[in-house]
Amino acid sequence: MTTLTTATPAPATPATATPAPAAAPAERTGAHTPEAAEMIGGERERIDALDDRIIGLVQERMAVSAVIQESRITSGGRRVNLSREMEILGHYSDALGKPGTALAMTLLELCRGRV
Ligand SMILES: O=C(O)C(=O)C[C@]1(C(=O)O)C=C[C@@H](O)C=C1
Repeated sequence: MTTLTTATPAPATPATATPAPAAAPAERTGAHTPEAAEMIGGERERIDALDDRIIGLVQERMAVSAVIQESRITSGGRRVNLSREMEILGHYSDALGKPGTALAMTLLELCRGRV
């Protein structure tokens, strides 16, 4: 007679596992001196804080854009308004060049979806 046994999966992380040691600052930053590593670490904190604010602003933009789109659709119009999008693309490209256009297109996609 064949006996079926159910294998017990091994725990993903054994309780006795020692956590990997944190990478040294120079390794984390790519810097070749402790001074540069310290400076980079501090500036990265500023970048993380800026990114949090940028993400918050993008979310706020999405909410405002949704209100405009809903109002236009409820009034019988279309979700998309191409002439306004051209203004926005021009604004970003004047300020930031070609990557600014790409950024504006990404923002518009986040705000009104893909067209
Ligand atoms: O300004 C509008 O009319 C909007 O609907 C907002 C917005 C935008 O997110 O900037 C979104 C969709 C339109 O195609 C144009 C612009």
